[in-house]
Amino acid sequence: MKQTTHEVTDGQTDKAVVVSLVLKSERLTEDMVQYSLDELIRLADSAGVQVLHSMVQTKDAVDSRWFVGKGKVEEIRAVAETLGANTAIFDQELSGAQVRNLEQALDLKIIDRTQLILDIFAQRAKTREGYLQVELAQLSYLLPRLSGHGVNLSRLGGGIGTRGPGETKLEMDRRYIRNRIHELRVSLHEVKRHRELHRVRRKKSGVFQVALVGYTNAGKSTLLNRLTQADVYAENQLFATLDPTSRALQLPNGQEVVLTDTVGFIQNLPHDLVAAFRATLEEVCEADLIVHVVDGSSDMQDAQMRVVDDVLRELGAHGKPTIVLFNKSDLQQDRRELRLGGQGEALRVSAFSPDDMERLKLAVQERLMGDTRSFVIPAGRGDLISLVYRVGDVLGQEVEGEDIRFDVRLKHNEFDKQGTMLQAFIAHEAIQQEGESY
Ligand SMILES: Nc1nc2c(ncn2[C@@H]2O[C@H](COP(=O)(O)OP(=O)(O)OP(=O)(O)O)[C@@H](O)[C@H]2O)c(=O)[nH]1
Ligand SMILES: [Mg+2]
Repeated sequence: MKQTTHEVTDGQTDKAVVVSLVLKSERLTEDMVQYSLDELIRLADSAGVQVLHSMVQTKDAVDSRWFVGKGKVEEIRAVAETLGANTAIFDQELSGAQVRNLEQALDLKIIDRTQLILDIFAQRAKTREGYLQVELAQLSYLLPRLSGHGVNLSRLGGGIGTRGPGETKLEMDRRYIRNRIHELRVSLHEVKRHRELHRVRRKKSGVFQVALVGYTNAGKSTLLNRLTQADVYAENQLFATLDPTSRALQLPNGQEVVLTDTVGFIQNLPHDLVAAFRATLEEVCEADLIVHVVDGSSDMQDAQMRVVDDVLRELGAHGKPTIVLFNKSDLQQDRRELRLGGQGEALRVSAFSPDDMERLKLAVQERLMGDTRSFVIPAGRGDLISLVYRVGDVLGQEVEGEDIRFDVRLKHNEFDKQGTMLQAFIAHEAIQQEGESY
């Protein structure tokens, strides 16, 4: 059992002991265990909880009653008492029964990783959609944990659950929660429909959508602020941003695109939570370009990138045009070669460097608009030539015998509709010509 006591400062905040259970079967390296624990401490800090002490226990199996096993519970109690902690935070999800047993045995507020994240989200929510999503996630978390006695709705506020509501009260709570979940889903559906209308309108306007996605604390909001002079909350906290924010970004060629900042991702994000935030993240699926922001100074960047890729895949946004942005280059000591999985290009930047921000804008511009193509069209085909002007900006044209060659920078939205038609025409002509020459 590994123990670390953390520096203590005085204050009115909750004081916690954090506990992580490592199962031998998981075959986690010491680094991975430490990383997860460090992340939990940062989450606690972001939630305004002060961590006094952390403990890691390795075991063969989870104790169904006590999670960590009765002997360890005694140790936690002793440590908490000595240091004056009022909360115990567990790095893994606990069952309702485990929470109740631990609460009774320790006389501490018992919180698990999911609840901690939910708590941060609840503190950060600012929009109606944000509130709805957080409440839905909280209730979805709570419902399967309501059983027997010991837990009631007052737990939602994070307070210690009052003990022993009778079965009738429990049934009422359950029914209330189910109804409320239903209401929330309906409301969110409405919000989503609204968003879709908005999106369709934006699509029609032909403005490119660029989404900043990435692991929490990678620097997404800082980038949005630096690129667009926005004033979004960017802090050295996990989940500083909850609600997506969009701003106009002017590219070097003068064209404006919409840049959206999104909620950060984290490992072991509970499924219910991802589901609750699906509406928000659907913006990402609609983007013309994804900028995947990576904290390039983190030792865990590979694991963090995998988490982001997994969530994107789950959302159906994987495989979209992507720029991978290794941020915080000012902090990076080793200049490793950029390793890239899958599609996309990579860029190493510091959000604090104006030069780097210009490079980034250029990269975005090139990625969105740099798609130029040549079309060779018979001079007599006015219908096709007018199509050429519809699918993009004609950068140049040259007469080649009876044909004209057009170099066109494609407008993506238009190209979907008209360009395929144009290509089909040209392919058709080419086949015919080939046929004639035989
Ligand atoms: N040194 C350095 N710090 C950076 C850079 N970019 C961002 N940061 C810092 O990293 C921390 C997190 O930045 P945010 O912009 O809040 O990160 P985020 O990705 O929006 O995080 P969430 O909203 O929590 O998902 C802040 O303390 C920033 O000042 C950078 O290029 N270099
Ligand atoms: Mg942010």
